[in-house]
Amino acid sequence: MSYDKIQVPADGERIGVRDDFSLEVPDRPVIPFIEGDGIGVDITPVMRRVVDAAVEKAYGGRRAIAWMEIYAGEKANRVYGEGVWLPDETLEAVREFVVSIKGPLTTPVGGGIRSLNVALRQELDLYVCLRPVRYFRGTPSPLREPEKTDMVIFRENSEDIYAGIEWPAESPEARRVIEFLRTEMGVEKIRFPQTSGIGIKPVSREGTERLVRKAIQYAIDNDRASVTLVHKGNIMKFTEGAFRDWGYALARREFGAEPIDGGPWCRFTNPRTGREIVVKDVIADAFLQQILLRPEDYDVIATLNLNGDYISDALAAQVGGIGIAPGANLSDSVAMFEATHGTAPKYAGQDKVNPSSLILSAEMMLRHLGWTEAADLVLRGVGGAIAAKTVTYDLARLMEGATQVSCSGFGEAVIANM
Ligand SMILES: NC(=O)C1=CN([C@@H]2O[C@H](COP(=O)(O)OP(=O)(O)OC[C@H]3O[C@@H](n4cnc5c(N)ncnc54)[C@H](OP(=O)(O)O)[C@@H]3O)[C@@H](O)[C@H]2O)C=CC1
Ligand SMILES: O=C(O)CCC(=O)C(=O)O
Ligand SMILES: [Mg+2]
Repeated sequence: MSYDKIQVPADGERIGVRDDFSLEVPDRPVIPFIEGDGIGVDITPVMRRVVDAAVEKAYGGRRAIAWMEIYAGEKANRVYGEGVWLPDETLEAVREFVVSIKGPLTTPVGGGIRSLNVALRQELDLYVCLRPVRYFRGTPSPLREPEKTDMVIFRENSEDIYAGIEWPAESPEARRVIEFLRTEMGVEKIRFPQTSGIGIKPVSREGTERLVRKAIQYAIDNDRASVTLVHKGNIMKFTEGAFRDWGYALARREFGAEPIDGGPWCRFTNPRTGREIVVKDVIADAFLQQILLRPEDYDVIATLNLNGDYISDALAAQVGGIGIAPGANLSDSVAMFEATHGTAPKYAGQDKVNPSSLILSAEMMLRHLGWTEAADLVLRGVGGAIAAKTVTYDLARLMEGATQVSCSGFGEAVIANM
């Protein structure tokens, strides 16, 4: 594929994907990156410096990343012209080069463009949003025992109310849908039909099954004790309730799970370790209090798109905040890593915010490539900097005796602690 504005590094090679979806990673893989809006300009260069330092230290020049900038959001408008937010060649590059990383992208509230982040996930069918939540020793937390929070969120990334199927109040489209619901479907409970906006929440069996399958497989591969389906199925019976029922059915059918005390909770033996994995469920509002009161009861979490969005930030707060919350968007072959947080516009360009969320997303990326030595160095660097209390403003304001450093200064501290 030839690109217009994207410069493919001449000294890099494309990552290959085998038939079983495992990766063939050359020693100099091309990794596309989107700088991101807002604080993207601060955190993305720091992430790259940290990754390059870890790879250099781990492999002494035998391996290196060939970074390739691709564009989305405000920068795409500057590079491709006004009104171009997500160029086709950006999507093509993410597909062609298989593994990429992105900074946050702005989504206006109420009107304007729809989320580019959601568009990337949908266009590339990156159906898993994987967000591990772990505690780094010394990080300030509102909990007394933050080390008990150790969960891995599998958030469905392609459907739900997050799919963006909605029409504004009083538009001809909303009127038409409301009219259809009232006359053809016998719906009488739209309280203010003249002034209601309408949103549609699709949740499918296929979408649920592929997400829950990945979550259970992760629990098997990583020797985790439970998978919890988090839903609001008491109220939204045929979307969130169906998510729970399809999830349990899959656990029984594909993993041989047997009901516990008549169900619906069930369990099976991990074929790799011989240990038991429990598949259970909890209603989303109760879950949000349980994670504060009894976080040790939860391990792998499988949930719908909107619940997963809320849960990601809530759990991040328990271990230090969204400044240190990493993530990945995954299909069977393509992986795009990104921070959990957004563009934090009030801090943009100030070299102030915490780059850890993106650095730890890059750590997940290195592990995904099989470059575990470099990934371990990144973890050691981040852990060491935090343990030494050399931290950015967000952690410094909650810590006794911290040395507050800039975004780039924290990157240097990570490198020094590798
Ligand atoms: N995947 C993506 O690209 C995402 C994009 N967004 C978009 O980002 C924009 C802004 O969203 P908003 O709701 O303000 O949420 P943000 O996540 O951007 O920021 C909210 C607050 O979180 C804290 N925070 C965020 N990032 C960091 C960091 N790296 N280091 C330290 N603290 C941090 C700051 O808290 P404090 O003020 O206390 O210092 C900040 O004010 C919106 O357009 C939204 O749609 C949002 C989420 C994800
Ligand atoms: O797309 C956005 O602007 C917000 C997305 C978000 O909050 C998330 O994915 O966690
Ligand atoms: Mg979010």
